[in-house]
Amino acid sequence: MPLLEVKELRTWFPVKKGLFGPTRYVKAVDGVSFTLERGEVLAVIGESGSGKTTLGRTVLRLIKPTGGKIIFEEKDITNTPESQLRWYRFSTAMVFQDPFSSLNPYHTVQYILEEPLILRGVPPEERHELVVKALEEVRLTPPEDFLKKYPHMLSGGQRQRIGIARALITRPKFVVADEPVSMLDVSIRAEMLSLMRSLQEKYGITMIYITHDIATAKYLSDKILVMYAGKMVEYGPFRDVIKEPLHPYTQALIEALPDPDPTNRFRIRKVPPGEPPSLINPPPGCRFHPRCPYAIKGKCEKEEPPFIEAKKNHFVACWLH
Ligand SMILES: Nc1ncnc2c1ncn2[C@@H]1O[C@H](COP(=O)(O)OP(=O)(O)OP(=O)(O)O)[C@@H](O)[C@H]1O
Repeated sequence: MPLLEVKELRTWFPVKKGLFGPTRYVKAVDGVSFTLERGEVLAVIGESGSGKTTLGRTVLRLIKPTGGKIIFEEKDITNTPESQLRWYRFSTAMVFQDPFSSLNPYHTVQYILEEPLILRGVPPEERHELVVKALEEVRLTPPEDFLKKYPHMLSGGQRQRIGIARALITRPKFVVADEPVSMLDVSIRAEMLSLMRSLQEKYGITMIYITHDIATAKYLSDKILVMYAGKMVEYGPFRDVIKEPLHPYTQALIEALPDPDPTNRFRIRKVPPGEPPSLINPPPGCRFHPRCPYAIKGKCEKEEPPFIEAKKNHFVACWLH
């Protein structure tokens, strides 16, 4: 049995034009499905505004879904009222993008790490030991040097280590990490992702890793889900998708990776750059068709491609397949 099953999930935000205007919807997540076994990591990839954060927050039930299903440990939590979600809150955690604003500036590192334990009723004598261990695990040593510090006394990388330690200190079963390295210096990103991978493996944590940068996903992913304008366009085992991307959008994301060979940097990209479409009024048919170099006239702009299993466990929504 998978730990998490997400079926046809939809999160639409109502927006009103004027006081008496009609209500329209920003379809931030529009029919996303995946499953996660215990200990698996799913990378969710897509450009800014494709709905990744909304997907992560909806799965954590920080946002109420508009439709679809979220099943965690065989329990349907799609519409469970907040008063009955305590156990789910205690089973899950989030690592945020911005280590500068996600930690309370008025609290010491010790309190920042202790707080989730206090909320769970862990007795004081156990808390100190857990905090020290958490600091050691994220390689902030010796821990005594950090306990009394405030976030502004730490570097960006150190703060994000605190963010990771805080998320993991309660041993959650499921974690959503939303762009956890995108605000950090490029030189420390790989190290931070490797640290997350080693802790994730050590504790068998199931994880969603959200990123716009497919290159960073290799450190931390078993599966990959590519989103475009609220829709999933490709989903499958990480290696298979990277080796043989089936959707022109995934191909474009992989092509856009910085290439260490300078002669390749000037290669003409297969996909012309462009803006992701409006999520209030997305293009009909395939949402990617206005940017797609392979769009089939009379087809792609009219009919939405179904999501099909093109190869074993490797799914795509594209009329080319
Ligand atoms: N509370 C809200 N009300 C209305 N629209 C929203 C709300 N939250 C998000 N959106 C819209 O939903 C769309 C998807 O946003 P989301 O943050 O999920 O995308 P993203 O892929 O995570 O992008 P980024 O990488 O920039 O965070 C955007 O158009 C955004 O403006």
